Amino acid sequence: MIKHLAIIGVGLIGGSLALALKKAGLVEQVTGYSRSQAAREEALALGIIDNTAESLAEAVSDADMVFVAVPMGAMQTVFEQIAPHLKPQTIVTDGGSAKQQVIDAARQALGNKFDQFVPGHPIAGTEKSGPSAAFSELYQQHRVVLTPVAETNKSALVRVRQMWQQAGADVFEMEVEHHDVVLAATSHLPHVLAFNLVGMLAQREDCDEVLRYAAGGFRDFSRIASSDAVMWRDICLGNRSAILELLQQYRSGLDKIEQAIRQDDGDYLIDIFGRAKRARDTRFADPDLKDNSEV
Ligand SMILES: NC(=O)c1ccc[n+]([C@@H]2O[C@H](COP(=O)([O-])OP(=O)(O)OC[C@H]3O[C@@H](n4cnc5c(N)ncnc54)[C@H](O)[C@@H]3O)[C@@H](O)[C@H]2O)c1
Ligand SMILES: O=C(O)C(=O)C[C@]1(C(=O)O)C=C[C@@H](O)C=C1
Repeated sequence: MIKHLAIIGVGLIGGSLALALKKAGLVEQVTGYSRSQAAREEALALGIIDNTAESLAEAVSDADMVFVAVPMGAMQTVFEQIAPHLKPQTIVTDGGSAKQQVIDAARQALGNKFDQFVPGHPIAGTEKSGPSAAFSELYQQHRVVLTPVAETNKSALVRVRQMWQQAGADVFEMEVEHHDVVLAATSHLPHVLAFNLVGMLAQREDCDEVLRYAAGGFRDFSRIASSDAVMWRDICLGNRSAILELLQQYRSGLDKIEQAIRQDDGDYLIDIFGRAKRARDTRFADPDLKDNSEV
């Protein structure tokens, strides 16, 4: 049971955690703070939070647990501003999509309270954002990865693990660097590709005519290009080395496909496409992976 939870950034991720814990009856009071007053008021009106705070200091000063769910580029400022106002035992955790940058920011900003910080990442979401996008079932049967470091207080880690389990998630622990490499492959690179494709088509003069004939394939591939631009800018800049490495690999694969098409090399295409199909068909038949599909 959490007595007083503070959500900093009451959008999809922060709002959904608040709703899940409220629904399970596992939190007594939820205070919310977002930079925009409109978001704070909307979160209150939707019953996501019980009260709004007018400042970060006010939001955290009585909290037992603080969940920071703002775009990654805003995390350091938030940590700096909450640090002086945290009670000694207050646990701070986050939902940022890449972990090393957030950990570095927390280490610098939280100072001697850094041991009470538990880095986390719910591997669940949608392309929508803001309080109205939040829903209580978002984390049901989805993975949450915690990436504790040497300094992380063990009982804080246990409390954060329990909180996510109570929200319906399966909780795993991972090394920070491994997390950032893995998520660059399965989440960050696909978003970059979708943004690039949709952005490219949107620039065409005949864009409307082209999109008139788009069907399921395009819809599946492009859904995530509706995601928030600020959030994805911050992820790309915050996990730059892993993403750059993958972009290089991807570009080299694309070059080979281009060359095969140019040279009429159907065997190469069959080989590449067949291998990808077999991998996807077999891996997605794995119930473990199915559990992680979209709600
Ligand atoms: N959207 C996803 O699918 C997803 C999944 C997992 C993790 N995440 C991570 O969770 C975090 C939040 O993402 P989201 O999808 O909930 O975004 P969101 O846009 O729905 O919500 C973010 C909230 O933060 C507030 N905010 C922005 N800057 C702020 C600042 N400087 N100070 C205080 N509040 C500020 C906004 O007003 C908004 O209410 C990000 O770090 C993102 O990387 C997102
Ligand atoms: O399903 C989506 O729309 C998402 O973008 C969710 C998604 C992803 O799977 O890539 C996005 C960012 C995260 O940090 C975790 C999950």
